[in-house]
Amino acid sequence: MSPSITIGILALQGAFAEHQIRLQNLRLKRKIETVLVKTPEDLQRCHALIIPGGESTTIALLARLSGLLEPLKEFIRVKPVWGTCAGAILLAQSVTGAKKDGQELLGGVSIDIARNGWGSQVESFEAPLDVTGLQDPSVPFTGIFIRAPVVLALEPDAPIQVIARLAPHLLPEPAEDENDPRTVVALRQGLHLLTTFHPELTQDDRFHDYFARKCVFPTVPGVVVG
Ligand SMILES: NC(=O)CC[C@H](N)C(=O)O
Repeated sequence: MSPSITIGILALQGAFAEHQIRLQNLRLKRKIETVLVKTPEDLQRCHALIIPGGESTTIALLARLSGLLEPLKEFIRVKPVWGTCAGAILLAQSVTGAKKDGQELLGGVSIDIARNGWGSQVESFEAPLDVTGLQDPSVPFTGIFIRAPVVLALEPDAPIQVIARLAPHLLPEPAEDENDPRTVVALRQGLHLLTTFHPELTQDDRFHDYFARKCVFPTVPGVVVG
């Protein structure tokens, strides 16, 4: 049997425990171990990483204080990483509207994003999403959006695959064009996955299954893909 795969969850602040539960629920042909990452030594054990939702400024500050900022940037250059909500902000290459020196980013995904882009009157909402590549694609995935970021632009030449969009009329300022970047709520770029909502809060493991099978398994030799 091929050796197990270790998926880390950055556990400095936010919804890391829920991601761990979802990963532990997966039934795949390859054994997955999970690590709550708090130090550079924890990170070194991982084949892949999830950066959870929470408060992106706090996570970045705690990463700096834990000596994780540079190791995380290096990890993202070579290994699969999935950012959810605050984690998606940290994976973005730029944040519009951030105070100068107010937001440290890890980068890795070629998008511009806005924090809390739904406005304070829309703190959170749920929406059914059709997601390309999930198991049972005819069953919508319930996206839970909590003070979620909004994608403002995708770098034109970047190898980005949009895998889920919101209906244009659900945007705070409705879009006329269904390709408006603000409708993008889940995407892949190379090894990386980014979701502006919280799949770990839905009792549905399909996004974690997607990350493991499509982003992580192909990078670790000896894997039996289920
Ligand atoms: N649910 C979340 O992760 C919210 C993200 C938060 N608004 C931020 O800017 O970091």
